[in-house]
Amino acid sequence: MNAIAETKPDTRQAVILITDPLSEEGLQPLREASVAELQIRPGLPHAELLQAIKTADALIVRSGTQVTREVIEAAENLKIIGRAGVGVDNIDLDAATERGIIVVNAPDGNTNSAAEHTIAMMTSLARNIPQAHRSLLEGKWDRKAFVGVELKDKTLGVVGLGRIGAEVARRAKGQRMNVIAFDPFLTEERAKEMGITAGTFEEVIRAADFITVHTPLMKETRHLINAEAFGKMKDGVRIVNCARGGIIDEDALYEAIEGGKVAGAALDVFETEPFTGHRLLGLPQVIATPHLGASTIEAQESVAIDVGRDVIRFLNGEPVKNPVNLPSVSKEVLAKIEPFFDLAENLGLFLSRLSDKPLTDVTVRYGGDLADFDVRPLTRNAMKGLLKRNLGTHVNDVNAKFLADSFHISVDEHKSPNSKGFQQLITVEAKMGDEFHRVAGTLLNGLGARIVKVDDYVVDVVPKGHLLLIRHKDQPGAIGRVGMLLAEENINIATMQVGRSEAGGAAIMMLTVDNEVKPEEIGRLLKIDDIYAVRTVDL
Ligand SMILES: NC(=O)c1ccc[n+]([C@@H]2O[C@H](COP(=O)([O-])OP(=O)(O)OC[C@H]3O[C@@H](n4cnc5c(N)ncnc54)[C@H](O)[C@@H]3O)[C@@H](O)[C@H]2O)c1
Ligand SMILES: O=C(O)[C@H](O)COP(=O)(O)O
Repeated sequence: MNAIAETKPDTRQAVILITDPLSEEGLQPLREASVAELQIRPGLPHAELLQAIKTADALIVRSGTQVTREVIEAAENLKIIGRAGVGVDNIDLDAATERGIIVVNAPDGNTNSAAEHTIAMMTSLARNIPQAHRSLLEGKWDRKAFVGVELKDKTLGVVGLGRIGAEVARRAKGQRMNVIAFDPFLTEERAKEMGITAGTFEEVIRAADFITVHTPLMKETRHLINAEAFGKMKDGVRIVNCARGGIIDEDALYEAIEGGKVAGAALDVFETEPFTGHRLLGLPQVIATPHLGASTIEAQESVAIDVGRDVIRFLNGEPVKNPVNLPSVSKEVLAKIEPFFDLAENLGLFLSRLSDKPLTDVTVRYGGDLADFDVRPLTRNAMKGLLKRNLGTHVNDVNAKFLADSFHISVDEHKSPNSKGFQQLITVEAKMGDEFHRVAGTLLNGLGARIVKVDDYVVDVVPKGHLLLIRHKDQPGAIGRVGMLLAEENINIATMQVGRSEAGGAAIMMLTVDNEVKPEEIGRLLKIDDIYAVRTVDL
């Protein structure tokens, strides 16, 4: 079950607010799914956005809408933000995560269009096409002023070899350019496979005749191309930015062009958009487009469909495909670990009931088959269960890690092939004040989930319904006295397990009962001789 969707609070029809222009064809899946009322309001002024967001369950944007903390905090029902495109720098991800709002994007749909636009900009820059066009429209036939340079045999430096950077590199090879690239994830092998050279950032910017950037805009990449970087480049270098404004320091670029270091720049994106009236646009060496990299019929249809489908999945309680603020795992891994989502959450919830002392350290251990997979989503589910006791339903997969961090709870994950005879085993351990507790569980073939260990006691309990855990002295009579008292209170026992500690002396009873056990009934149980502790868990 998609745990985030569980928090859907009411039965009114969900509302999807769309505040940037989306392709009409791309909206079709959303219209056909009829999962929500669509409110299509592109270009909503800020004050109206703050009003409209109040009732929205989902918000879909492109790069135009600034989804700030103020917007997110004005939302009362918002559970998902969809970005019909790649860059999420217009969305305050921290604010969304803190609120448990999942952010999804459409990372593949506009790759091709952005790569084609980059090549078009680089070619136009090399051959002065926009300037020559403008001159012709002004009635001039000037062939001397627009002599360009060839791309062939020039070196293209690609900074950021992700989806778009890699497509640009492939196309540049088709122009018979030499390509050198820097990306923290670029290996020598991959570079070799692509027929390009891998270099450090400095090697790339020193070697290149043309430099194109394709990183996201983050604090690490803001002004990556600055005055110092320009200083290291070849004289006459040409710069292309079809990624994000802010990766290049615009003032430094202006100075580098004016000073003759940079021969020209092709810009599709800017530090502040809309970008009009800026001094860079007054330079004859600069050509520019108004953030058109993804503006093709094909890309717009594709990103709207992709993000729309993820919003539909989410509203239907299914896992999303392209989460930005959640660890995303492959379809294959998801298929293996998804059956354990509820078990992990229930183990966390159960464990949280074993002590009232503050939780400080959590370790989630994965044994057997599970050790082969990326289990971060399971760890988040376990954390969600652990935190729910005190934080209630506003804890979900998205904010579980943030909340753990903000309460200084350390969370560790361990994997081992050893699963104590089970095919898979999840053990959640926690330090709670001066106490240490653990609960382990598994999925039994065809029989569903089982809790198989509580602290040092071996048990076999279905994690469902009203559970009662009683710690008592290991001696005759305790079980009978508990049974009698529950009968007096008209509490029917559905299942009962007893276990004794390996050290001896202490024992536990794990009961499943038909109705919730009230605090006064717990009080009466505690008055029975030799009962040390009574804990209830409702799963
Ligand atoms: N102009 C447009 O309309 C348009 C269209 C689509 C995407 N974009 C932008 O293009 C950029 C790239 O998109 P993508 O889909 O290729 O993303 P991607 O996530 O596939 O690739 C980004 C790459 O940048 C690398 N990277 C991160 N930090 C780096 C650093 N400091 N130095 C070098 N490399 C670094 C990452 O390792 C990754 O490989 C994004 O900023 C996106 O918003 C713009
Ligand atoms: O990051 C992106 O996907 C591009 O910048 C496209 O932005 P847009 O959706 O506003 O065209």
